[in-house]
Parts: sequence; C-alpha cells; structure tokens
Amino acid sequence: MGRDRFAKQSLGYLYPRIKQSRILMIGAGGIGCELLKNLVLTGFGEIHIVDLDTIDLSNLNRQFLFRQEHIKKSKALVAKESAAKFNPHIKLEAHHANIKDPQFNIQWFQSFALVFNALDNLDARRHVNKMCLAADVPLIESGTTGFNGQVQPIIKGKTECYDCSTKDVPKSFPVCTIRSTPSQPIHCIVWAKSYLFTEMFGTSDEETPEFDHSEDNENAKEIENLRQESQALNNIRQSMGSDEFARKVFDKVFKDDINRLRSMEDMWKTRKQPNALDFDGISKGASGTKPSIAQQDQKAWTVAENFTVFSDSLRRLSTRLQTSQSQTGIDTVAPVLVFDKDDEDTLDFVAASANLRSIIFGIESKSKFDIKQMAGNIIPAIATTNAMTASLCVMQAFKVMRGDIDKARMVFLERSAARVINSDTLKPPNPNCNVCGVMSSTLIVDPDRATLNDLVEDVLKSQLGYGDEFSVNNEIGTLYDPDLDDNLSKKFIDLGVKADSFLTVIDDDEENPRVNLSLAILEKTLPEDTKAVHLPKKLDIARKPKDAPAPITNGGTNGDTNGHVAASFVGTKRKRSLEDPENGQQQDNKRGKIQMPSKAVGVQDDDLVIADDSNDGAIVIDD
Ligand SMILES: Nc1ncnc2c1ncn2[C@@H]1O[C@H](COP(=O)(O)OP(=O)(O)OP(=O)(O)O)[C@@H](O)[C@H]1O
Ligand SMILES: [Zn+2]
Repeated sequence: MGRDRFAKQSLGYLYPRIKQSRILMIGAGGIGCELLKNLVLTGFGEIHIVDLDTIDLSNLNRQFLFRQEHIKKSKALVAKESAAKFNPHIKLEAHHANIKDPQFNIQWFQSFALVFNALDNLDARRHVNKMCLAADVPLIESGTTGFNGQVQPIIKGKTECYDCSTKDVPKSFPVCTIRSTPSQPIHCIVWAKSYLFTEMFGTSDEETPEFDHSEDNENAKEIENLRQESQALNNIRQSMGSDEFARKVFDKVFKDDINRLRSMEDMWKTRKQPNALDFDGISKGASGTKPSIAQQDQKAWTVAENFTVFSDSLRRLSTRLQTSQSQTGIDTVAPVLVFDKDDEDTLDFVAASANLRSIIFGIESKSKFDIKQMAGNIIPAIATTNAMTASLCVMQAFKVMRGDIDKARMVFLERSAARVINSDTLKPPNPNCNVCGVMSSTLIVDPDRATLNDLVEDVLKSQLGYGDEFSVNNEIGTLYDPDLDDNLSKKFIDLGVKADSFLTVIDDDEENPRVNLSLAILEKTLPEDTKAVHLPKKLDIARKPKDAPAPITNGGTNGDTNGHVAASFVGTKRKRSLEDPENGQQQDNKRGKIQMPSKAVGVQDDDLVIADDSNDGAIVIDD
C-alpha cells in the first residue's frame, strides 16, 4: 500500500499541489517538532526549517524529534534528520540561523507557497509577518501558552495581519517596590535576577525591562538611590575572587542597605520593617550545611541553606567570570555573565539571594524549582497543546491552499470555555494598521548615489504628489519630516538604509492623508544619466478611510506575548519575554527622531540622538 494513499483519499485534488509545494517552517521547538511531523506526513514536497537555537535537555520532554544524544546540536538540523525518516520522498532543508538574517530576504520568502510560524517571541513573529506581507505569501501563525493555543491564518489584503491588533505587554514593577518595599516573592526574585545578579556579573547600566520607569517622576529619588547603590556594588565587584568578597557583598545588600532602609521611618508606618541579616551569625549556623543542598530544588531552604547556596554560587560564578576575563584580550569587550534559568550557577545565585531578601522582608521563601519558573517567566509548555495546535495549523493551511479563505478560521484552544476548540471568522485588515494597512512597493536605489533628498523631492513630492506634511521613517525612527531636514543631503547607505530594509512614509496631511507607504529597498547600480531612486511602477496610493477605527499605535507592545496572536490570552505569558534583547524595536516607526552621527557623513559633530522614546507600556503591579 503506497504511503500516500490516505493523504490522496482525504485531500483529493489538493494532494498533487501539496506534493509540489515548497513551504517554510520557522521555529523547530515545541510546536515546530509536532508541525514538521505533520507536514512531512502530509506530503509537502519541499520543507525548509529555520531555527537559531541548539537543543537543550529541558526540550526533550516534548520536542520529540530530539534525543539525549542531540543536546547542544542544531534544532533545525536534527529536526530535519529525524523527520526525514518519516517520509523519504520529501526534500528537507535546514537553516541553523536567525530568520532576521539578511539572507532570508523578500525574494527568498517569495519562493515559498506557504509559511508557518512556530516561534516563541514577538519580535521574530512581527518580522515574519512583515516579510510575508511584503512577499505576498500566506502565513499560518501559531502559539501556545500552557493549555491555551491559537492559530491565525494571515493573507495579505484579505485578513488581519499579526500587527493589526495590539499585543500584551510584559510585566514590569515600579523601581521602589523592587528596591525598597517588596511584598511578594516575585519582587525579591526580580531584584536578585535583574539587579543583584546584573550588578555583580553583568553590565550594570543595562536598561532592565522588568523595572517600570513609567512613573519616573515619582520614582526619581528611588532611581537615584539605586544608582548610588549600584556604584557601591560596583566597587565591591573589584574585589571579586578575594576571601572577603562574599562577606562584602552579603554585608552590603543584606545588612547595610537594609539598615539604611530601616532608618527611613516614614516608609514603615504602614508596613512591616525589614530585618538585616548578620553574616557571622548565619555563617556559624551554616557551617554543617553542604553546598549540595542546591540540588534539593523542591523544598524551601532554611536561612543557613540559602546562605550556603549563596556563598557557593557566588564563588562558582566569580571563578567563571574571572576565567573568561583572563582569556579575553585587552581590546575586546569585557565578558559578562547572563542569567539563564537552565544555567545552574546563575539559578542557584538568584534563588538563594531572592530567598535571603524574602527572609529579611518577612516574605514567604520559595523552592529553587518555583523560582526557576518565576525568574524564567515560565508557564509550563504542554506537549498535548503543542500537538493539537500544530494539527490545527495544517487544517487551516489546507483551507488557505484551496483558496477557501472565507472558510479559514482563527482557532483557539482553551481550558475554560465549554468547548476545548473554538474558532472565529477571520477579520479583514485593520485599515489603520501600521504594517498591513499600507501601500507596499519596492524602491529601486542606486547605493552609490541615492540620497534621502532624491526620495523626498523626486519620488514623493514630484512623482507621487505628497504635500509638505509627511515623514520618512525606518525601523529606528524618523529620518525626515518638515522639522527634520538635516538628513536630506545624506546618502541612504550613510543613513543605514540598506538592501532589504524598509522605509515607511507617513502622510500627515490634515484633510485627506494617504495610507502609509511601505518601501522595501532594492539596491541596483543604475546608469549615471537616470535618477538614483525610482519606483518600479506607477503607484496609486489610497487615502485613509475617514470612519476607520482609532489608529493602532502599538505602544506598549514592547514585549513578547509568546503564543499570543490576539488579545484572548491577555495577562498570560511565557518565557523568553524579558530576555529578548530586541523586543519591540520595530514597533513604532515614529517613536524617535534620528540624526546620524556626523562621522558617517563628515558634516558636523552630532551624536546619535533618539528622542521621545515614550511608547513603552507597562503593567504596574500594586504593592
Ligand atoms: N528569530 C528566530 N529565528 C529562528 N528561530 C527562532 C527565532 N526566535 C525563536 N526561534 C525558535 O523558535 C522556537 C520556539 O520553540 P519553543 O517555544 O518550544 O521554545 P524552546 O526554546 O524550544 O523551548 P523553551 O523556550 O520552552 O525551553 C525555538 O526553537 C527558538 O529557537
Ligand atoms: Zn495589519
């Protein structure tokens, strides 16, 4: 019996098309492993897999294409090898890379019939959404969080895109709660992970996404105090490796800082006063406790046990940092350590430090296991949810491939609803969406000659008839508007506008503005006697609908919502959210104005100025 007999029977005329289709799957993690198995067994002819990560022990419980012997190997490559065994007739291609790498440009996306997202972060999702819109390739977006799952087919011009609705924000906490008045274990965990660990082993001037700066006026004093304390900790960091190091750190954060806080009497009128810890007393009591207590991760440790794990992990981390520092040349950037919930040394340090702080403030201590979940922002990933979601992705893909867009659905997996699987019709594109509610075109640019002025004068004003009120923006901010004409004479390359990047033209005409114009840069050497910037074909740009819903600002979507393709999971989130360094970089084209460093163009000596970066949202947890 042929292996494709049942597929042929159930898919009918679609089957030959599936067999000839070249498709792309991004992410080979929880959903990706299940999805790849489905795609291979369905018989898609050529499948490309992109994943930037390597296999971790913690993936093995649910990412069934991976085994113990694959740990530390490329997810994309191992997934390809494992899945190839299910169906030898399929051509599989693995890319161990970030989907944002320039090699994955619009032309490359255009070579696929369908794209599947099996990602875990907002930034990559938004990027793929944009690329699929630019390439006009249907995208099946998916995500899971615990028992919840969601699948969203996205088709340019016909359905909402990933960015048509606003997304959840990551949790952050007022600085004063973290620094002075913690009242929950999470406050102490954030302090240990984002403040103490970073000050000791990381780069201390990092912007901490878990700190809410939205009330910075009120918090200004707290922030100044925190800065002074950081400076003092930095001085202590210089004695890393000495016998006195553990005592110095301990006395600073668990005694001196606490005593200073205690002396601020007003603060404790309505709250329980914290109690400083005594190094010598605890150290004596901990003399019989072995560092192996750190392996007991299911129980809440005693003060002595926390002290032992704190001292031992401080020593382990110090040795690691000093070893890598000694192996680094003088000219290179000093190495730092980064918190990773799967890195035992960093987790031990954060768990013990957080618990010692909890003890000081009379807050319940947590087990290392619990702290791992909280510090890693984890809602446990559930294999069954991933498997069900992956199967729903394929079901929706069939509808898209048949051209039955009106039958395609946004599908939800939920625990709370009467039915586990629920669906909703796909909404039309939001006309005010900054990503898809736009006119798209390529812009052909001669990189040796093209200036911003060529775009503004020749193309936008002369050819397309824009008035005076409009701006030209890229991912970082505004390059041109009526009040910012300094960049006009600069070349695209000096402004960082490269091949395959995007420019957005926003019409600010008060009467009848055009929809946003998204220009994908295509570099080409053009004959000297032709214009250095031009459009490949004439554009007829629609005007913004007058009665459209309020514009989506995307303010506050600076964090990962993980599986959340729509607002239905608001309030929940999984890991990677706070660690993702690029969260939300592309969220708002108009967030800041940019003047390029003059060195690049040899005019004046301006520095890079990014102003008005005020759109980052935050959920504030009350004390
Ligand atoms: N920009 C990107 N380019 C390519 N792959 C990406 C990108 N961002 C995330 N991924 C991949 O998407 C996958 C998402 O899978 P999943 O949500 O199961 O995460 P995981 O890292 O495998 O597991 P967990 O985070 O639960 O330990 C990961 O394998 C991750 O490496
Ligand atoms: Zn959209």
